[in-house]
Amino acid sequence: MSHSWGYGANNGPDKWADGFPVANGPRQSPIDIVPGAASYDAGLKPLRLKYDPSTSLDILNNGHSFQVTFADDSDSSTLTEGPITGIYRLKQFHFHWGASDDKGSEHTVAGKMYPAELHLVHWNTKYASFGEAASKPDGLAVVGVFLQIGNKNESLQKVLDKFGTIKAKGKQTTFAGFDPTALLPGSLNYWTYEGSLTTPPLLESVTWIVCKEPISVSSEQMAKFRSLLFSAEGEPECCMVNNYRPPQPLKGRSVRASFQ
Ligand SMILES: COc1ccc(C[C@H]2SC(=S)NC2=O)c(OC)c1
Ligand SMILES: [Zn+2]
Repeated sequence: MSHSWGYGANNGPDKWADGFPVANGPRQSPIDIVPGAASYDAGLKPLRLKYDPSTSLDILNNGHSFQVTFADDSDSSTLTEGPITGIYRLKQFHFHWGASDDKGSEHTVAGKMYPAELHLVHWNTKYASFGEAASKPDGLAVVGVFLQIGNKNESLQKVLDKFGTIKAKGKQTTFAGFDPTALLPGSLNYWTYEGSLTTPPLLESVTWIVCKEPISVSSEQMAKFRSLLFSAEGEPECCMVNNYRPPQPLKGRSVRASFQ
């Protein structure tokens, strides 16, 4: 693909296979989660998320989403237990959202789309770095959390308050002392399956952990997400919306549930 990938008509998800053939691979994400077809696995442990706010570093508009990056040079912020073995370190979190409140999530639940989806990205410390882990079948674990329209989310607002300084692609600013635990739902019941990154390079290295319970976001807050730009300063302004990949074929994979 000569021009870089994106979410537009000419460089969007339907075109990604041109530059990234794995787009048609056997374990692509996201997927449609059908609760009735998920199998309850009593062997699945509760998620154990231990985040240290002092590891939060900065917030960046990367031209595809915005991400909050964490210091991952120690086991200060980790995911353990759940469906995984070993220790996975938090690297970053980011979101996907739509142009309107009726779409925006990547995973769907029995065909239902949520207005946005949070991804908390962790890497397996059995590997030396995030980059190395990203190329291994058990390298990454991403916790997905749906957002649904409701009350204003005060924890999320702390993130949205920084948007004025990262409106355009490439803009970055400090973001210290943020505890991502505040973005988790009350229940950590989850579905889990083997999948991939949901953007190029679409590496098939992700153990997906999708929380059943959504967190709230107000419609006004969703409008704030849509004030970001895909475009850099000096380029024609292009609103950052619909930065989601649609569900991909299950290809025989099973989805397990941590709850009955
Ligand atoms: C190794 O290179 C990459 C490339 C892209 C992303 C972000 C993608 S993957 C996902 S899940 N959601 C997204 O938007 C990465 O995330 C860890 C890592
Ligand atoms: Zn994502």
